[in-house]
This record gives sequence, structure tokens and C-alpha cells, in this order.
Amino acid sequence: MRIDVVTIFPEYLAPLELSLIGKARQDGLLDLRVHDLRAFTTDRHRTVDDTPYGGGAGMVMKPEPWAQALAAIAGDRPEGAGKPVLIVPSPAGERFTQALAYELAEEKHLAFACGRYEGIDERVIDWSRDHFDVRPVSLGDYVLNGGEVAVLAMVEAIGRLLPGVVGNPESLVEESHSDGLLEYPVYTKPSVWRDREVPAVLLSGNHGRIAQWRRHEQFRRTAQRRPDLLEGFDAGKLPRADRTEL
Ligand SMILES: N#Cc1c(N)n[nH]c1-c1ccc2c(Cl)cn(Cc3cccnc3)c2c1
Repeated sequence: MRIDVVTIFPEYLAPLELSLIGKARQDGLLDLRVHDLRAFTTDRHRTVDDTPYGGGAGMVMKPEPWAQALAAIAGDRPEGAGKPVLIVPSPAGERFTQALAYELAEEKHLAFACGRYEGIDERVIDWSRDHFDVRPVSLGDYVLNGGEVAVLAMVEAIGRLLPGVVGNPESLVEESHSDGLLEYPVYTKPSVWRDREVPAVLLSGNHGRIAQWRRHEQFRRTAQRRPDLLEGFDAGKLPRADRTEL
């Protein structure tokens, strides 16, 4: 997969050189390119923002540098390749979910437009639709100062789903949200720590009982912490033994 990120703070994306995503880049599993929006300005002050039409606080990102940056990305593609997906982090975007991460992990080329200030001139979104499949996306219902933190989270969530990035693909199956439920609690040595014992079932070696206990813990935790996830949960997808939990 190729990922392009446009930002006025390229150094904000430095954490993507580390750990699993960094190794995926070294291994050629992920071609991640970070572009400084200011490289696409033409004035001596490398201006990327201006005052908002209609008044109001703050500044708005000028359209032309964005069009130059995004055109360079859209133009640098194999002949006949389909439109890349352009993810535009925005407080007004669709929610980023694990389901969307799985969907985007299937794409060959993603681009991310990290805005700042009060946002990017809306005409850029409209212009981009000729060159990209444009998806305004929000990380969640809270307010950040720009798109970079959202892109860090989305690139990690998507990148870890790519084949070969996570050592043991099994670990992707039983984590929170992969099957619509929260994950079960995990323990390691010592079996007694500060007078706290590991649940005995996990020491039993009975894999059937362990699997049943873990599934029960997933339901218990989800009902306690995220009952909203159970509203849409299709019990019909569960093995019969699990349906008694609902
Ligand atoms: N994704 C996401 C996301 C989220 N979940 N919260 N805030 C954002 C986000 C994403 C993009 C920008 C751009 Cl461009 C400018 N700002 C600052 C801002 C703050 C409040 C109102 N308007 C703009 C952004 C905030």
C-alpha cells in the first residue's frame, strides 16, 4: 500500500518511522510519503492561510497550495490506476471505526490531507472529487487542533491490518472491535502478584473452558463499558454455545 500525507507539520508524523509501521516501511509493505504543504506555496512567506470570508475567529487554509499538493499526488500514479482515496480528517467527518479501517486497508493508495487552523477551504474538497474518492473522517467526538493526530491513529489502525505487518495475524482476530465486542482481560507471570491471583481457569490447560471464559468476559465487559456495541450485535453470527450469554 502507498500512503501520502500532506501537512504543515511533517515532523508530527515522525512516530510513523517507529515500531510496526516503521518496520513495515523498511520491509516494503508500506510506502509512506509525507509532504510539506509549504513546498507547494509560491510566495516568499510560504503562506498557507488567510482570513475567513464571512468573518469569524481564526484563519482558513488557502485552496491553491492544497490543489498543487494533491494534484502532484494524483498525477504521480501508474497509468490506468483508479482514483486514490483522499481521507480528510475533520470534526465534521464520518466516524473512523475498525470497520472503516478494514475497508481502507483493502485500498492500494490512500492520501491524507492534514489541515490546521479553522479548516481547509471547502472548495478543495469539491475540486478533489475529480481526482480522488474523497472521505471526510473524524477520529471521534472531541476536538483536536488539526488532522495530524487523527492521521497517526488512522495510519496505525489501517497499517497493522496489512498482510505481514503484525507478526501473528491471530492477534488481530481477538482484539477489541474485531468481532464487535471488547477484548477479554489478559494476564502473564507471576500467577500471584501483590496478593492478586490469575483466574484459575487460565491455569487449567482446558482450552475449551478457557475459550468459553474469554468469550464470557468479552460480553461482560462490553455490556458494562460499551452497551451500545451490543445493540447492533448479531447473535446469529455466534456459535450456539455463545448465544446463551445474551
Ligand atoms: N479528525 C478529526 C478531528 C477530531 N476528532 N476533532 N478535531 C478534529 C480536527 C480535524 C481536522 C482539523 C482541521 Cl483541518 C482544523 N482543526 C481544528 C478545528 C477545531 C475545531 C473546529 N474546527 C477546526 C481540525 C480538527
